[in-house]
Amino acid sequence: MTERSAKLNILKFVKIVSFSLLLVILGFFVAATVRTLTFDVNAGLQLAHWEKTNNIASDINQHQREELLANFRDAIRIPTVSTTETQLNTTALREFDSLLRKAFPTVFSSHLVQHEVVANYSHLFWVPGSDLALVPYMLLAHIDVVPAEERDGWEAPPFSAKEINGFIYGRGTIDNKQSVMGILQALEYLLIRGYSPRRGFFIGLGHDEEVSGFQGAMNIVRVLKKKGVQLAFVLDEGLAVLDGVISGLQGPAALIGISEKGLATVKLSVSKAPGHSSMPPSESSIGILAGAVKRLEENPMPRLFGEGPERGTFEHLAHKFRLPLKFVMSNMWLFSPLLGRVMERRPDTNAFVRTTTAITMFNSGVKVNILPSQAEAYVNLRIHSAQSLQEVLELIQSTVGDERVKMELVDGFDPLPVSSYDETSFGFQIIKKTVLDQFPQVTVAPGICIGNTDSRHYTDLAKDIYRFAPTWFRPGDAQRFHGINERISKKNYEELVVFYFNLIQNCDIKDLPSPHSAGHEL
Ligand SMILES: CCCCCCCC/C=C\CCCCCCCC(=O)N[C@@H](CC(N)=O)C(=O)O
Ligand SMILES: [Zn+2]
Ligand SMILES: [Zn+2]
Repeated sequence: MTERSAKLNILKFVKIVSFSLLLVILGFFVAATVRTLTFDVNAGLQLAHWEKTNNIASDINQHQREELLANFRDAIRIPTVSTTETQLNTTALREFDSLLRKAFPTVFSSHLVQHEVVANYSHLFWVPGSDLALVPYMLLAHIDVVPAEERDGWEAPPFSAKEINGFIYGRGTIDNKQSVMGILQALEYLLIRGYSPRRGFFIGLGHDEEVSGFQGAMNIVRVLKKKGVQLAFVLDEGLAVLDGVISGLQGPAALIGISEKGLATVKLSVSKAPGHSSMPPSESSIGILAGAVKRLEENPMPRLFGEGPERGTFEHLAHKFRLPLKFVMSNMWLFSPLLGRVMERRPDTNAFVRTTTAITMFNSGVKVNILPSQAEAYVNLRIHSAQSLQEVLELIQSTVGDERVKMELVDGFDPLPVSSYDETSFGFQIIKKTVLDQFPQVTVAPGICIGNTDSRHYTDLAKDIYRFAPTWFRPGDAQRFHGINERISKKNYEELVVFYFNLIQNCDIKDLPSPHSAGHEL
């Protein structure tokens, strides 16, 4: 090392240390004068006295263990693939209908359950409760899956449900047949054991979620609206239990999605006169469009980390970090710009920092010696909670900055409303209790779902919509989602059945315990 570079390094080090010290001192000063720090946001109602409604034990014997797994593997083997809104595997969807009836005979024959097929392939179940004064809730999941090709690098054929080292491999194992089968398997066992709910509930299984749910979810909502149904809460797919995924967090975290990002799918196109490739213009339609797309990639949407409900996620998790991260997370109002800069470095964490911009399709040209008249690209943006669709469209327009590039909004909506997650929030607290009873080592926190779910069609029926299943994600597992080697452990699938079994019974409580009752318990 030269003397000059050694000096520069020392200078850099001194700068970083003084900057961090300054931030910490400033943080302590402002925290002490303006805000109060709390590290026990997660205790709350869990210590209170809960009315006992989970009277039926969730033990699973060896026969049931084999039976529930066989049902699940049968479900994975049916290729219920959705490719586009008009390309659904309807043969597989019909086969799936038969599988459900065979696997869950009690659900389909019980006088306690009403069932109807909606839009040909989706399913709606209604289990009325004995107490009509209690507002019903709804569990959602979807039957369809995204395409999968073994040649992309799968260790097992994607519709084989092959078992490797205790994991079942296959498309749909974590998105979302684990919930479809888990919910109905739980209901089957509850009914067999003589359960009859006090609080009524619906189960909605969509057949086209992967292509937006315009047939399944939207028609189920129509049916429910006609009946005048209002729901206490909705629980759909979405977030999961993250174990070792959030750097620095001690222990696993169950993130319950309290909102989901908005969407903008934008088509960009450039038209030019076609002609012979021997006489090219200085700029082709492809070149102009490529420039526009490059500008979008080089100019990401603004950092908004901490300006949406993701702030609550880190505040809830703060006490599970060691210092100095604990201090940083507890004071997001001060440190979120800094944290945003760190999080934007990884694609999965960047998703929480801003509206993301993904160029997903690029088409042009028909022959090597013809100048293409048309070039088009699709940009898929996931909108941060602190931005609106309109703001995002305006930013795209200004970043593209070229009138030759036409812009068309193909599909889009604002970020979804934020559901409640305080101590009086029935759905959130019931889900949280069910998670903590089953997985006491987990920290429960509100989260943002970075993808979209069928539940977004339910906003007129329920104020509170949650996106969560206790599927365990370890490092690398998030990439299996819509990727290769999608899998779930046999143990985790069984845990899902138990989770829904307990959740349904926990929902039978009339009211949440009072937030203050914890203090009076001795
Ligand atoms: C706090 C930092 C943690 C970083 C870890 C991230 C873990 C992410 C885990 C799972 C991904 C979330 C996916 C949510 C479900 C999305 C469902 C989906 O794929 N929907 C489609 C189709 C549709 N309904 O629009 C979509 O395109 O969004
Ligand atoms: Zn899904
Ligand atoms: Zn999906």
